Amino acid sequence: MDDLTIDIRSANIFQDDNLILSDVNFSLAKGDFAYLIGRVGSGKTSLIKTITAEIPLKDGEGTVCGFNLRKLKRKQIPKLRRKIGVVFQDFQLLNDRSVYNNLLFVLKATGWKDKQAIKQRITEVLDLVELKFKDYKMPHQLSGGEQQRVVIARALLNNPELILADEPTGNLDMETSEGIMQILHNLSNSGISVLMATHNTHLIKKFPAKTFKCEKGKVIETQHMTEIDFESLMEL
Ligand SMILES: Nc1ncnc2c1ncn2[C@@H]1O[C@H](COP(=O)(O)OP(=O)(O)OP(=O)(O)O)[C@@H](O)[C@H]1O
Repeated sequence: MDDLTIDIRSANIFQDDNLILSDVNFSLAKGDFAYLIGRVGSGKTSLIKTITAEIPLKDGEGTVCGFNLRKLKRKQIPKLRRKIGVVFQDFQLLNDRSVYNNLLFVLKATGWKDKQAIKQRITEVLDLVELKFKDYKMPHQLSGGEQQRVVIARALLNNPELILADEPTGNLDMETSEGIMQILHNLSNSGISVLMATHNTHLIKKFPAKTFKCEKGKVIETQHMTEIDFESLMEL
């Protein structure tokens, strides 16, 4: 279906030859926000790497942003990845250049040439994360939350259909984390699908959404928050 950003059916997911997740059925519609939870080592990263085609899909069917994972050619992988914005726990900004130049670097690397268009896009994405007036700052002059917002802005540069966020609030205090969550939810309301791997039960409770849990080699969709075993998550 066209309105599914991710559609994985009957997939077996391997790391090398080890079966990590079996019979995975997982879909995310345009504009959906979903959590991916599960204990350490339960397979969250393996699922995310399957979505980005870092792990090839060998068994089952999978479509991500219109690309068939089973038929993906090597040269199509960068095209798929351009439709996916990634936001990870450690901010991964280039520390030797300003916010503006961090974003400029990505645009140039992805083929943007028109100076006016570049300037406009950088202003737009910084506006979305409410950092328009800090474009001249160096990363170390920003708070952790502001740095993460720059990372989100960077992920948005090429108009992704999907944001993959792996513990995006991992290094942040609760109030700052809630600000990041608000931004991610706003993005999903604007039509971008967001999949967020997290161990943060407070945020899941505060911002309830569709939740997938990796457990015992399976991915289970949890419809109601009460179904999630918060206790076992807290043991991590
Ligand atoms: N390159 C690899 N080769 C073989 N096994 C691997 C490889 N990478 C990960 N694994 C194994 O796959 C399983 C799932 O790992 P994965 O990283 O997907 O878990 P996770 O849920 O993302 O964990 P975390 O919460 O720590 O990020 C683990 O048992 C891990 O040891």
